[in-house]
Amino acid sequence: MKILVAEKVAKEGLLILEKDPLVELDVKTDLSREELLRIIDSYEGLVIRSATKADRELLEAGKNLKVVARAGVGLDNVDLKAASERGIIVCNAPFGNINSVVEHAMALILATCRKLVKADTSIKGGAWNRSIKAMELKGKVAGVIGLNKIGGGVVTRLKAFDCEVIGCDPYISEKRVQDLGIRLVSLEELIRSSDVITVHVPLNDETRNLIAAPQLQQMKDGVILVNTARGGIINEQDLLAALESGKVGAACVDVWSEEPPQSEHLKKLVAHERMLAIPHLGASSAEAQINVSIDVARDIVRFANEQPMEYAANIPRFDSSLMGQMRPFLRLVNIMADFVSQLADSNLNKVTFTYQGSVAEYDCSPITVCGMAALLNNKVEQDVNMVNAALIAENMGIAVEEVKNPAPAAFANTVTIDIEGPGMRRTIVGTHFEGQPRVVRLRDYQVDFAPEEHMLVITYQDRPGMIGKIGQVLGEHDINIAAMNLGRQQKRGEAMVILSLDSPVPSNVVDEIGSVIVASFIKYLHVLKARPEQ
Ligand SMILES: NC(=O)c1ccc[n+]([C@@H]2O[C@H](COP(=O)([O-])OP(=O)(O)OC[C@H]3O[C@@H](n4cnc5c(N)ncnc54)[C@H](O)[C@@H]3O)[C@@H](O)[C@H]2O)c1
Ligand SMILES: O=C(O)[C@H](O)COP(=O)(O)O
Repeated sequence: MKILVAEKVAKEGLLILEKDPLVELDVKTDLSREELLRIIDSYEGLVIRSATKADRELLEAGKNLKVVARAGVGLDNVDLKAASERGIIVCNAPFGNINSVVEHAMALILATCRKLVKADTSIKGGAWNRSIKAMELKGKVAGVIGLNKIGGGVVTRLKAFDCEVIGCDPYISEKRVQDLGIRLVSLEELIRSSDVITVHVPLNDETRNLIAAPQLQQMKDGVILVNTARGGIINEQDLLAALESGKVGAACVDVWSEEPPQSEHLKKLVAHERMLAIPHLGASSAEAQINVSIDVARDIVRFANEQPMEYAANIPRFDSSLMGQMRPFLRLVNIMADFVSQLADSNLNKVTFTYQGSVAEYDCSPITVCGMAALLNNKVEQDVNMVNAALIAENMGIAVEEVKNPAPAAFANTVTIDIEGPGMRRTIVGTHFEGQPRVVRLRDYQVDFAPEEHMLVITYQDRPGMIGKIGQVLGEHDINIAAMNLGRQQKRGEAMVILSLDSPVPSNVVDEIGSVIVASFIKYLHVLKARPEQ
């Protein structure tokens, strides 16, 4: 797998990639956009930080791209929708640089309160200015917007400075707020009451311009504003006006809507005397860079080795503590979907995944998506995987339903796939037996077989001698039967035989068997997913 590292990441991660025999690594960190667009189609993996725009244009140019890894938190420079449509997995390193940004935010809050940069510039300019007045945090109100990873860390540190910390986050749990031990307030109240405001939300349509002229107007006179989240959450033009009017006492910005800042108003904002301007350095600690580089490298190695990834952002995935327990169901549903989709010749209208038993107590959506990917792979030209399966099903107008019933049944856990099309319905039920996938019902027949790569499914009118005839035709063509399962509902009624074979069955042999036993249905299935795992 060819991987292009297009931005500077720590060598610790590169070493992990270099060591993996399946990975071929190219580190080219000085490419222009045009050069990147020109060469990207020869890579299956791309590693970036925040400077590279992995937008639709780049993802479309990357015809062979399978994974984009962002060595950091923010995914706002990656077009997730475009990636998902193309089946490209996007992963990031959501934890590795958190502590670095928390400490950075604290450093910037304190430096701004203490006017440290002004003091430093002044003494370096030859002055001895002891009239520079700082503001203490003690006894002040500090407002934190966004209370998860970075915001939560900042809250904990701020509390040590004896200020009243208030927070605003419409999506955080009560438990989290209790654990943080702060008062949760509305954005309006936070804006009106805080002496210092620090922003820790993602940039999206809801948070763009979260703080603009109307909010700035509501703030206390002389308020201190710090943004280490993303440029654009605080409207930069309005911030400049509020600094110029004196409404905002001081501001510190680490992240910009344009990086590096080029436009006139941004240059003015950077240059403002009460602005502490930083060139996006929140994650730039040695420790954070090692962490994120290792995190994305390990995920790429997992991907290359067909292991579930830890930090894929556009694949539904299990809680990591459940991975061991749930992984066998991924294999089971993969095999079942591969099997049953080959029994359906018409278009699909609806697919229902039913989970029975203790498996239904957990989030089964990754199993459903995995099953849909296996089903659709037998139906469409495009390569379908867990990233694009839901989108492709939606585009094809296939309704996907998930039903969960934790009540125990005959088997500890079963997965049922029902597929419906015009005048067609197929049902398969599977379970695990001693860790091995087994099919226990097909249509309305109780069966019991372990799916194999080469299989024949035949229905015919039950009468003596039929099995012998099937065996004879296969024998004449040197096709060995590995296992046989027979199902019927009544003597001399319709019977179903499922054969596992050691080799493929050519279509002329299928036709010959069909005519010898006057089969009402016969189909050879090549169940690729049932190949033994390497
Ligand atoms: N400066 C840097 O170098 C640097 C490094 C890493 C992350 N970041 C940025 O820091 C920010 C926070 O990162 P994180 O990892 O803590 O994110 P996170 O996803 O862990 O937390 C974000 C929090 O914001 C909350 N939120 C969302 N919309 C909100 C709204 N309208 N009002 C209030 N709260 C809202 C969410 O509920 C969540 O709790 C992101 O913008 C990220 O890109 C910057
Ligand atoms: O989202 C992040 O992780 C930070 O903004 C860091 O970005 P960087 O990797 O470009 O420093």
